[in-house]
Amino acid sequence: MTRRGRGASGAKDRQGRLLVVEGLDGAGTTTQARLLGERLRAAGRTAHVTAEPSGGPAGALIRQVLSRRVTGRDGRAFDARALALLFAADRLDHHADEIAPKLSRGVDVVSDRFTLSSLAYQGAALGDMAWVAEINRAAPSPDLTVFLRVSPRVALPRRRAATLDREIFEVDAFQRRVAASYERALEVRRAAGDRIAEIDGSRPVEAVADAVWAAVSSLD
Ligand SMILES: Nc1ncnc2c1ncn2[C@@H]1O[C@H](COP(=O)(O)OP(=O)(O)O)[C@@H](O)[C@H]1O
Ligand SMILES: Cc1cn([C@H]2C[C@H](O)[C@@H](COP(=O)(O)OP(=O)(O)O)O2)c(=O)[nH]c1=O
Repeated sequence: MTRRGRGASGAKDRQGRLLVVEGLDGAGTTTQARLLGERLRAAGRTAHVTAEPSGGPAGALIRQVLSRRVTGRDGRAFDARALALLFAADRLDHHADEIAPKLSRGVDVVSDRFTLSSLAYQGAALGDMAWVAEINRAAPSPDLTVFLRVSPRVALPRRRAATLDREIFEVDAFQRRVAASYERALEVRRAAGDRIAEIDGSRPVEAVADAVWAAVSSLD
């Protein structure tokens, strides 16, 4: 029987860390989230890699909207504010149901996207980042956000090379608006006290992974 708050070794059980990877479509967030999980495990940490939209029920509905399998009535676009609320709902469910239980057991959680994505994408779609911040106010702040800075000119061809189906946000003009929106969102979250590392995502995969690892290692 271990004393509350201490593991069998007597060492203080440490809370896992929420580490978020952010960037435009094609910035390499999925790749870098996966590689960060591998490096954490190689360094002896337990790590869980996840993503938003999550694999939960709200995330499933979001993916249907993104791929146009679900639209508004008469095939019109799904309401953008309703979609913002779905992302916020998915985030709360994702955190409560998947992330928080792992953090409390000392597992590091790497999430491919989190609140910053909503500020950037829905902020660009709605032109109302303050409202998007408000509906996401209950979501926790990550221990570290890694923002992969890649220009749309570089990111979009990568995304095109990787997938055939065009999701609703994968439009060059919108991605350029999201890139500008991310810059404002970074300022908003930094002002709120978030720890954010900006990394040049245009370099080769392993060089980016090294820079991500250096940012995470600076937390220790
Ligand atoms: N640093 C990089 N340099 C070149 N290609 C990359 C790099 N990072 C990812 N890719 C490639 O770009 C495509 C999109 O990568 P992915 O990680 O899925 O991006 P995202 O999740 O940000 O859309 C994939 O084919 C991936 O192999
Ligand atoms: C998490 C999140 C993602 N998105 C967008 C970013 C992407 O264009 C899209 C899906 O995310 P993405 O990372 O591309 O998932 P997948 O690789 O499985 O397609 O949703 C938002 O608009 N708001 C959010 O809060």
